[in-house]
Formats: sequence, structure tokens, C-alpha cells
Amino acid sequence: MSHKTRLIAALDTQSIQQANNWAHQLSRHVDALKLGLEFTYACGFEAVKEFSQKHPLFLDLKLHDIPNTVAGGLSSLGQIHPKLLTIHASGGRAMIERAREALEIAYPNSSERPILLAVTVLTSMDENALHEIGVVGSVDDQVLRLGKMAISSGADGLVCSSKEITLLRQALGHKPTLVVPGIRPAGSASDDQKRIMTPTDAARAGADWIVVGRPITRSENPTAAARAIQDELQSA
Ligand SMILES: O=C(O)c1cc(=O)[nH]c(=O)n1[C@@H]1O[C@H](COP(=O)(O)O)[C@@H](O)[C@H]1O
Repeated sequence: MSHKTRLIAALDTQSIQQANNWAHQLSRHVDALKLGLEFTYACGFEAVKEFSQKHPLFLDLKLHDIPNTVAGGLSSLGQIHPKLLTIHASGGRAMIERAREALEIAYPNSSERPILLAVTVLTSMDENALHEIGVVGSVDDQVLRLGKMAISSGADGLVCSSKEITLLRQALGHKPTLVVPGIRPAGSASDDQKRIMTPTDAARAGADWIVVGRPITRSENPTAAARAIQDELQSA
């Protein structure tokens, strides 16, 4: 298959030293490194900024607030230059539009602007969890509804599970960047993830990027785990 699926390692840790250790072991074997809420709250934005100067960064803050607050947050990112950034699609059209505008102002050079990703339905949720929060209908329906709205509001791409890639491609074509967590190599624990797939199946479905955390970082040999996933992606 000609489509290349790239690998992001999720460095979920509260320790700068641990993140740096993993980055040292993984940076030659992955295409980007993700820092999220855990690292940012524990270590602060200075540490995120330093990290972003050394590595291609996916900054996963999953913003979800009123439009003005999200726009203010994004325009305060300042010297941090992540390749990818997340907001929640369920924040709605006005929030996504303002997020896009804020990024265009903060990063006037479009080649430096982070790829704005809208998270559709978290991969830790299944249909029961959706029903509990009042969403009637299937996960597919909700991902599609949020995905279409987010892209038409200015998001560059979506975070979804592998199970929805085909549906989203049919509706939105190949332009939106699809970033897919909930990846589990065959035989590994699903942990709190509900909608999971192997790296091979995600690549075959057409993911642009896959996000893998614990199967790499909790492995006895994170470098070998990442290389095995890259091998899977190459031969998918
Ligand atoms: O936005 C994300 O990256 C994300 C969205 C989602 O729906 N599900 C999801 O797991 N993630 C992130 O992807 C990573 C997955 O980690 P593991 O389950 O350890 O592979 C975590 O850092 C999550 O925060």
C-alpha cells in the first residue's frame, strides 16, 4: 500500500526525566512524540516548550471550553511549535472556528501552524458510555456527525478510532488528517481503551498517524516495541 501511516508515541508521564529517557530511546524510531495533560500539568509549559525545541511534538491538551477561552488559550501558546494540537469536537462549531482563527493569528506562517485536530468520540468510550451522556444512536453516527461539523468549521483533521476511518473517508475524502489512538498490537492488554485495532489494521484502513502509549512505554524494551510497530506499518 502506498499510503504511509506514521507513528506517534504517547509519553504519558509526570517526570521530565522519564519523558527525556523515552524520547532518547524512541526518537529515531517514531515520527512524533505526544505530550498531554499529565506531563503538562506536572512539569509546566516551560518543559513542554523545551521538549518542542528538540522533538516533533503532538501537544494533546484536548481543549473544550467557550470559544473565547479556547481561542485565548491557543493564542497563549507562544513559542511552542507543536506539529499537532487537539481540541474536542463536542465544543461545537463556534469553538472550533475561533480555535482556527486564533492559530492563524498566532502562527501567521502557515507552514509553522500546528495541525488542528478535533477529537470526535474518545476511544475509551463505547455505545453504552455514549448513551449515558445522552447521545442516542451509534458511535459511528456520532463520530460522523462531529467529524463533518469539525472539518467544516476549520479543523484540519480528526482524532477517531480505526473503526471509523472508512466511514470518515467516504464522507470527507482524503484531505482531513486522521489520527488514530486505541492501537494495540496483537496480544497486548486493551487497558481502558474500548475501540481498539492493531497497527496493521489501522494502516490498512488508512490512518495518517497512529498514537501508541502503553504498549511502547510499559514495554520492557520501548525501542524494540516501537520498531516492531514500524515494521508492522511498513508491511501492512
Ligand atoms: O487525543 C488523543 O490522543 C486521544 C484520543 C482518544 O480518543 N483516545 C486516546 O487514547 N487518546 C490518547 O492516546 C494515548 C493512548 O495511549 P495508550 O492507550 O497508552 O496507547 C493517550 O495519551 C490518550 O490520551
